Amino acid sequence: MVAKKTHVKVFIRTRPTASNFDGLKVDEDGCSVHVKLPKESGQVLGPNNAQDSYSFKFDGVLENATQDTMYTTAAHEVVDSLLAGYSGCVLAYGQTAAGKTFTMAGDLHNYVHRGIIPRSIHHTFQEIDMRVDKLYKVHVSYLEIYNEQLYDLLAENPGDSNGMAVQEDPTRGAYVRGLTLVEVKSEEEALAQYFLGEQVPHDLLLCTLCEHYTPTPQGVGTLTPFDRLLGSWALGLTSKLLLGGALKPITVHEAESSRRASKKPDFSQTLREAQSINKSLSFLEQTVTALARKEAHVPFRQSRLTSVLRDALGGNCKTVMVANIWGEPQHLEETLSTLRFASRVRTLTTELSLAESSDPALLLRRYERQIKELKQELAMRDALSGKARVNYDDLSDIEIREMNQLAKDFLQGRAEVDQLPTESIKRIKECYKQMRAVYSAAGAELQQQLESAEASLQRNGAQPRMSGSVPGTPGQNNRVGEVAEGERGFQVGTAPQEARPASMSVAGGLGSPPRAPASVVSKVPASVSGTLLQDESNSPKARDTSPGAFDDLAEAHGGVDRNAAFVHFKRDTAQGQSLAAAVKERSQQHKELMASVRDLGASVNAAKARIDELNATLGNKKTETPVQATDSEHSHLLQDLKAGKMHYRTTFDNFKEQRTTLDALAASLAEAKKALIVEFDKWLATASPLSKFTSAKGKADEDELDAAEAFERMQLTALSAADPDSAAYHAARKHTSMLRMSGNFKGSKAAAVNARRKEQELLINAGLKQ
Ligand SMILES: Nc1ncnc2c1ncn2[C@@H]1O[C@H](COP(=O)(O)OP(=O)(O)OP(=O)(O)O)[C@@H](O)[C@H]1O
Repeated sequence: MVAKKTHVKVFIRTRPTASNFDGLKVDEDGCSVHVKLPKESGQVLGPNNAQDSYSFKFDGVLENATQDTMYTTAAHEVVDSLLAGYSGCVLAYGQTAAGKTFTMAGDLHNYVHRGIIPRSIHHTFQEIDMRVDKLYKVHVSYLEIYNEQLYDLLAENPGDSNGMAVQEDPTRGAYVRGLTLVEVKSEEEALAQYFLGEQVPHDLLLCTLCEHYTPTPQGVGTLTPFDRLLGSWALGLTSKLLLGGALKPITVHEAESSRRASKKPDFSQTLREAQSINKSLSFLEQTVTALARKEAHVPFRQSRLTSVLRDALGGNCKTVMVANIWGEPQHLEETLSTLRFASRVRTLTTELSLAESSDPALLLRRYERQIKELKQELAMRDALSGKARVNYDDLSDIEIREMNQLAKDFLQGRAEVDQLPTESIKRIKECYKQMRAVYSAAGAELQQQLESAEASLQRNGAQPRMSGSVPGTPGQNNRVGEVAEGERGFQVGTAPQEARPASMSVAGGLGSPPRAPASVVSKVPASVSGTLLQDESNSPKARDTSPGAFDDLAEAHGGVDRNAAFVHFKRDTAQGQSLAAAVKERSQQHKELMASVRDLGASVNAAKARIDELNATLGNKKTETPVQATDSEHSHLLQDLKAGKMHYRTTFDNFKEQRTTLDALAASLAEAKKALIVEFDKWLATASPLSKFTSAKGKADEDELDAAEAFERMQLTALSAADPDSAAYHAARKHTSMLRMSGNFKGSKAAAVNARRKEQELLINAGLKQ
């Protein structure tokens, strides 16, 4: 893939001002800014104390620009690139109050004045909705960097930064390990996540991770809803968009004025904050300077901010910086320093190439195709050039081992395409074979992990395994319950995949049909079988109804309102009550039967142990020393053995039968859960009960609203009606405002982050942390 060099674009945005200050001029071309220091100022700003005027050129200078113009000029093409598969970054930089927050977030109470972040989210989903050739999966994460600490604003416990670290990956670039990624399916969901963190005023990065899926040959032309079709769509690219704000240099002079303005007695805290921000910003400046001078060592790792921005400043990323200035005489020092920094940033270049996915399956497919093409090309070249001596010999063991290592290195990004063999078809084929081997080994490892997860499920009540039974391996037919005469024993192995209930099936989990035979189904209580057992694997609504997935299903895509509505459906509607009761009843039956099967399994094992013991005593086992016995003892032992085998058979048959009933019951439980969710979805969609529910709840809450909040909500509703495009925005605002009213917002996000910050301040003060 050829990388395209591109320079970082820098736009200057001036905060509107009433003063007639003429020290700052913008050329008519809309790209150049001139700063002239007032003679009488006595300010010594030039590097040699003599210069009193400066000129800078940028990609654009926006004066009195609307938010719409700002977005179209600076960010629109970055979002377009994101959807074409290129990673991007939009950053705001500037002195205090110059307009960074206004540019990135905007005035969130006023839809017209929303900033780049909400506009990017709208643009992303608008585009996604219009594309028919591709499917996209979008995740967001929200990171705050404050005092050189990382804060995950979307984590369960947002104050906890433990375990997070900035890492580099040859394919993914720089990323934060441990940062929560929330999948969002709509503009409203994405905005709601953003609004949750909106109150935190420091270095912020909202990351949108966009996975691009393209159709495999079977998938072409069969575009239907994403979730059901993912099987025939392949992940092709994973591009990301970083949207960052609040990169501001604070001078000590500024910190002092802010202290005076806020009348805070604790100046040391303000100063420390300023120093920390300055430290992080000076690392950013050092990094930018090193990059601009093309120095061999670029100190990306000096600070968290520069580590996170590594790709944006010099990697595979389309980067735009908006430098905000405030053109008033008293801010001239800061304005000049911002313009200097911004023009240095403008000299940076990044290398843009498609953000390819590291999915090994995709790499395999791609290289399979390339090898085929190479083979054809080689054959043609051989024929045209009359080339005779191509080595078609089999590869030696050592060469095969080397090829395996190369395949591993290649798939892990440690080897380049150029290192793959091209000299003979045999070597190319071997390379492909080794890639498949590496991939299968990775798959087997995954399978093993799944099995151990399954084993832990079984420990909670699924069938026991007797000693000597063969543990289940994929594709192997374990002989459940077979009387293995030749081996002197009976198998109580792992049930083969197709005999397991839908809820335990790994591969066929999605909507797998219940597998109990008809004869067994008839033993299941009448309420358990019937319509709920029909095969819905091809139904559009077929979903994962495994016990673990059940709760997730209830909570998926809906946040608090949906969950609350689900509780309401189960508790207060006749249909919900009856479906929930069916689930409860089957769950209870399943639990009881599970206990009984477990006891029976123990009896089977005991019977088997007794048979082994008698066989050993009779000398039937070659490995054990026979015990000397008299004829009568011998005949008693034989009788015991016969009785033991009969007992085993009876117990085992019983076990097998109950096991099958349990399977059918598990399937039926899964179906009951599915029915509950499906009916809940219908209830939610058709009668709009959520809105009723929300408004009912809202009504109760409204009594507690203060007048300002009530007014805000009223305004939001009116504005949504006026501009349909703004509906998602207003819905997300409403959602956040409801969370705030319920107290959840304060309790979970902002308070946790603040508590964590305070804790770290104390550690820093006590000298326990840097
Ligand atoms: N282009 C603009 N048009 C209208 N108002 C603006 C503009 N830029 C900034 N403002 C206003 O100026 C004030 C300060 O802006 P903002 O909070 O965005 O600055 P900031 O750079 O983020 O400050 P800080 O570094 O303190 O967070 C806000 O009231 C904002 O609404």
